[in-house]
Amino acid sequence: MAIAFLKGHGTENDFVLLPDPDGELDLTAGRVRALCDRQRGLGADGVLRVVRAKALDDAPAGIDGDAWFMDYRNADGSVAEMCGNGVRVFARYLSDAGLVDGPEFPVWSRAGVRPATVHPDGTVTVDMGRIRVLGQSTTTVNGSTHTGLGVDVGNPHLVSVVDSVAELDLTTQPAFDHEFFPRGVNLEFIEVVGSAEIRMRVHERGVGETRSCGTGTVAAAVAALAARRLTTGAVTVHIPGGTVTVTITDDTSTLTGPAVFVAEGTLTESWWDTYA
Ligand SMILES: N[C@@H](CCC[C@H](N)C(=O)O)C(=O)O
Repeated sequence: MAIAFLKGHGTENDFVLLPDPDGELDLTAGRVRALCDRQRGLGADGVLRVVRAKALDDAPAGIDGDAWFMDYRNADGSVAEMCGNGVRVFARYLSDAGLVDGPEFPVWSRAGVRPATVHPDGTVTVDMGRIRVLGQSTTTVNGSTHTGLGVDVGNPHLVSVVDSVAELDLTTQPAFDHEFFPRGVNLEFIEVVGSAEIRMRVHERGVGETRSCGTGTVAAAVAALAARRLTTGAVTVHIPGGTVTVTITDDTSTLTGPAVFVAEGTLTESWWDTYA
């Protein structure tokens, strides 16, 4: 069986996308790790499997069987609820491949439905849903402990404000409170550069430091606004891989940014079989 793939990224948070509408692929954790490996595989921060809801064993209750579901996996093979950069790339794929009618359509994830709009220039806006503030917790990086704001964007985040993001060494896992975040956490560090503008770096759960994290930018915007005693507003977020814009309202949040395809091809069967 020829296994098709595309390689893409959203602000350099990169993904292998596997079109699998009927759920035929046996996407084991080992295969995800191999696909994401930058030496023995294609290399990526995560895998996006494009599958119809009716082909899933664990489809969310009440979902239309024909709905498109983003089955997201981290580079370490773990499953995550949501991916903000991934959902833009996923939406752009559905649109470019003619699998949806028109530029506005729903994408499902384990965190629920995320309505997407693909713009004529190829950028994508996603309604990221209502954000839940979890309270304060701490993280320790390079021997310094920071108190941050826990934010649930469908997946868990802890956002800490620091003087300079350039100084951080995120090559190893920063410490965090496992009782507060029993399922692990994505750790964002932000530096305020303007009244509605921040710089961010991130250490992602299940990946390590990445050049961007879309759900992380939404969490970061919430924390930046909270630091100004605001609960709503628009924030421009600069990450090492580019720039996105986030708006937070009383009811929901939106994320706008690029979605780029780099390559498409097929995996060799012998390679796929090696990692069963
Ligand atoms: N890169 C993603 C987030 C991917 C999931 C995350 N590592 C987790 O485990 O929650 C994004 O763009 O949001």
